[in-house]
Amino acid sequence: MPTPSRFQGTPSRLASSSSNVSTVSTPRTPNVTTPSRRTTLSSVSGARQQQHVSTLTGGSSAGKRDTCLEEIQRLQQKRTERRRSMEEKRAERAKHEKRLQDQGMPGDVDFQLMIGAFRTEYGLEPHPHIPPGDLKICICVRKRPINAKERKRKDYDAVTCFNPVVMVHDCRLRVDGITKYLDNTDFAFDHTFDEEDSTEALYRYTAKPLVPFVFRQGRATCFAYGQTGSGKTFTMCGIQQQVVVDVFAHLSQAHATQQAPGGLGVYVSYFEIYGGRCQDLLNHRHKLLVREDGKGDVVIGELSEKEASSEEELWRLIEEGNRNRTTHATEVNDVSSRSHAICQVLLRDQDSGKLWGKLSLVDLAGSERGADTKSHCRQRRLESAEINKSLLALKECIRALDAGGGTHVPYRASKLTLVLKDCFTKEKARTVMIATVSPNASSADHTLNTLRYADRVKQKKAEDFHNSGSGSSVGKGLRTEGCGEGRAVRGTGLGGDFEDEEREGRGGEEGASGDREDEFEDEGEDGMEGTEQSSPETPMKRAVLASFSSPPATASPLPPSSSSKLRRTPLRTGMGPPVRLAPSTALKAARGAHHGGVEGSHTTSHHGSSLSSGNTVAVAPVSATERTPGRLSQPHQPGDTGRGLQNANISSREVLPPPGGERDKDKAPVSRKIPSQGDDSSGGEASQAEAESLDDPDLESLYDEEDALLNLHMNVIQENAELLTEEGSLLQQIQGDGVQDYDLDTYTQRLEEILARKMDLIGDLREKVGEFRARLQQEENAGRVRGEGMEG
Ligand SMILES: Nc1ncnc2c1ncn2[C@@H]1O[C@H](COP(=O)(O)OP(=O)(O)OP(=O)(O)O)[C@@H](O)[C@H]1O
Repeated sequence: MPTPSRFQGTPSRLASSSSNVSTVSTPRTPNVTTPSRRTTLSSVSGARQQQHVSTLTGGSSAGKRDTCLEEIQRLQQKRTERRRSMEEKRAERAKHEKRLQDQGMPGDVDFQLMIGAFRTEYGLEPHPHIPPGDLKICICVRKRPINAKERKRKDYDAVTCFNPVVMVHDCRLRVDGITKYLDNTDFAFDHTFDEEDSTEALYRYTAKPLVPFVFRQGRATCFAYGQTGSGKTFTMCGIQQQVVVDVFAHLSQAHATQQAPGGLGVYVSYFEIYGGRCQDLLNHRHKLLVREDGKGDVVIGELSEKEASSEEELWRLIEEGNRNRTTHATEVNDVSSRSHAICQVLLRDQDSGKLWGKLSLVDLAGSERGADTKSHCRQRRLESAEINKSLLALKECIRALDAGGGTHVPYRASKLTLVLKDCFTKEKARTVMIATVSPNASSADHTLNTLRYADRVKQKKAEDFHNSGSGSSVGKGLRTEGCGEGRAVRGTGLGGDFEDEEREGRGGEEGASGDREDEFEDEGEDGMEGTEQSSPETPMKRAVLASFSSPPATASPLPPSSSSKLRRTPLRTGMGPPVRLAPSTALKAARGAHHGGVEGSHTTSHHGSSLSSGNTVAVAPVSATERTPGRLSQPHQPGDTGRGLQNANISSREVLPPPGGERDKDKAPVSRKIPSQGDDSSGGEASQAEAESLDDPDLESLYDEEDALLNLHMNVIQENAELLTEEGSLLQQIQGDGVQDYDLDTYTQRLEEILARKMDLIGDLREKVGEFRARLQQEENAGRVRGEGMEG
């Protein structure tokens, strides 16, 4: 496949750049801006000159004296020029500062100028998106616009997206506390979307092909992953709206072509995993049990499914689920979704009820680091720990899958990984991963973590490409060598992590990256204009570079990973114009990766799906409301409720009839066996006896203890109340109106018994409370450790 013209020339242009140092003026440079220091330096210099002149006058010839005087004059002139230049640059800087402020970008002017210069220098223009092919796994990144809150706290945009590359400019200060530099890291994915790209565009190039795929009996999953407040819910809501329209557009086609014998029906289920618990968002947050049957299929017991007969109805149901999600205000998002929400649009054969196709839209809970949760209450912190735990489990699963070769995949480590199992295992499955990132500089660590995370999946995709056998020999070679690159990338990631640790004072000792930091520091000190820190040339990198220098292969390969440290460039905040920086290997690779990725990663996997068992769900009567045709509402804004479609016709059934059975919408609620979601051909039952509980033992026991404590407390209150009533009547027997004769012995004896019982009750309760608090602390500590793991 010929290389698209837009990529031609780019590598060579970028490759021609060699220097990697950009310098930007700052008044903070000590020997320039600190008056006292400047004075000191100036006076010392003057004294030396005088001493030198007097020596010369004392005993040298007139010719020598003239030469020396000339030399002195030359030095003075140079100094004057330097000062003038400095003044000019300072004025220039002030001008830029004002301009940025006028543009509503009040953040650090030096860093913003460096980033701006970098973008201009390389003409980092996004390339047009290539229409999606049959990618089995598509990974894209979406950068959201910077918001008013971030601008207010003087944060600024430090992420550059130029499809298919995303670059994080980590703005750093060196150990001297003055020298500013950009630590640029770039990643290449199938697509990257910046703040100007609409959700519609994102959908068109990523999730849209999933709809026809599920109509071809596929299992498709689209999930949004990213830091809290990075735009997952915003993006997922937009996708949901598009999916709703497309599903019904395809449904009419499907009916026309009679794909399914009995015609297809659209159903929706929506549940969330919150705090380790699974809750049905379309059935009053009913607690659900996630199980795995004997065949390894995931069964979500009692999950309700509702039928939607129109776009409006489907959207209304999805909106209902969105509204029922658990949200809380966090440090970075006022309406942070604290749950993993899994919205499933299912196609079922209307006659048999068998599952035909399934599209899962997964909005993952935002990840937060320990530092971000410090001001939360204990429950919020535990919640965050739980989220991190499940995301960590997901990461481990992806890593294990990436490693391949029969590596154990720890699906059972969390409910989330279990529910997402299909994304990576089913043969006739496709996955779209949207990594959302915040643009602001202060989130650079999070952003890097998100991108590294997504990068793991990308490596998996390259493997898929190879396995599909659709690639050229170059592609296969790349895939094999990609393992090497994968390791290199991991090394880079670790480097980043070590740096993070170092910065946060957690690392203490310097690892391998620490050594690199030293090299880098030395370079910066010596020349201020360092040379490019080229990462070790891996076989993968060689192959990618070779692919640029050689004529395009029939199918251009996708580099398994294009993540790289672009450069570790000390950008001395001295004076002087930015110097051209050399492009990273990833940057170059991305040019080819983009076209190659899409072309080369086409898969031809259309295999049959395995059968699975059924599960039992509750059946509810149909509720019908008024029907009003109408458009879908505007993109969801957190906090919005009931927008659009308010009068939509709803005729929903919560469950399907038994396989082969006649559906009867008017029947009263009953419990029925229906095919599980993994079942696409038979209505076999899940063997409950074989079903294995997949609950996290630690977490489940914590919840059990919580339940036990609450029950105990309730019992204590009740018994106390009874004792109190008895005490009252006891007292009444002694000093009640008209009481003349009473038994003091009986009274004191019973009172003692009552008090002893109360003490027992309170003692037990206090003991349990103490134990539970210790347990909470334990879990919180473990959560913190896991949170740190997430950062890795
Ligand atoms: N592409 C975008 N364009 C405009 N605004 C956006 C975009 N992405 C996100 N936002 C806004 O940013 C804010 C945070 O977005 P959102 O709630 O979707 O984040 P999130 O990643 O789902 O957070 P959490 O994980 O905490 O739920 C919202 O106000 C949303 O409207």
